[in-house]
Amino acid sequence: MTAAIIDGKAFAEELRARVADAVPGFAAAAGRAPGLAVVLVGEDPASSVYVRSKGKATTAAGMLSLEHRLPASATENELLEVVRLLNADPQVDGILVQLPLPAHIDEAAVIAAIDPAKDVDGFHVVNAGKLAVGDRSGMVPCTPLGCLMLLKEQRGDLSGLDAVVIGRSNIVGKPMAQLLLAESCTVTIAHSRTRALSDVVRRADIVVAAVGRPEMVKGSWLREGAVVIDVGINRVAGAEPGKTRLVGDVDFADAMGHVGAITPVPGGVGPMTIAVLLRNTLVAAHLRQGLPVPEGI
Ligand SMILES: Nc1nc2c(c(=O)[nH]1)N[C@@H](CN(C=O)c1ccc(C(=O)N[C@@H](CCC(=O)O)C(=O)O)cc1)CN2
Repeated sequence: MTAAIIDGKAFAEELRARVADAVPGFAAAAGRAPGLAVVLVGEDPASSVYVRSKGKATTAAGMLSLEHRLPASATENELLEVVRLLNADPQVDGILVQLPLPAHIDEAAVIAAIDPAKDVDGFHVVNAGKLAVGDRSGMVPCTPLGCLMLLKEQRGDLSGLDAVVIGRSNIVGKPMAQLLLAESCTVTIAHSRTRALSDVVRRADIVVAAVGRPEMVKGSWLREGAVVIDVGINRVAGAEPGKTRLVGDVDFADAMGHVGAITPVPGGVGPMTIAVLLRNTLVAAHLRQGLPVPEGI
């Protein structure tokens, strides 16, 4: 069996185009463009790249992009003060604090300080709680929502399918499981303490791997025809000395002979994260203005 490769990059481009198409309608009704503020603390190279990409994508969609950069030495209170100012700024619809934060800052306290209506990451407990109780009015985390979009595009109705999510983070694993449950999948969350992990994974029609361990999931772990969504973005040594390459949590070449469809790394889930962020910002802007959210985004 040769697997279909799920083209997240192409799907993300389409979603970004749909969001951009809806921006002028919002601007005409609200008298302003939707606004997204991204806050970066420190100079982590990967985070700096993601923040720059978010800014460019926001501007390209016709939205207002605001960037706040604080030094790695910034205190928690200094960051909280920035969040307070952004909460009060009427031109800001979405606030995103880039993670991870330096170790001396309490991530949970910072997320808790963001106005839930502007929490386009969907990490605030109000939004996490809404997702858990099936209240669709909240913001949904970008990466899991992007994974769900790719899954539905590939498989259509997911009802009754067995899904295994490997990883239990608040950012990906838990919200992913909630989204799959809402689609009436039978959901298992596997993690570092799960016994006989390969046997658990082999039962699944859908596998979402979000553990951050390079190529951990092998082809023999996967059921014939399964749909595999690889959230891992791991930088490993390349073939040439001094060079690196990106791999996922799934051994892609090995999996290809077993599964029905799989996302590549790069070019799978990653681009969806930023596309969904734009979508969430547009949704937040409509809700804050009391406007109906456009169909199809
Ligand atoms: N506040 C948040 N922080 C972080 C999030 C998040 O959703 N909210 N997610 C990640 C990082 N991230 C966005 O912030 C992100 C990761 C990866 C990609 C992406 O497009 N990856 C490419 C490869 C890029 C490369 O070459 O390095 C791909 O997979 O094709 C976009 C966004 C952690 N922090």
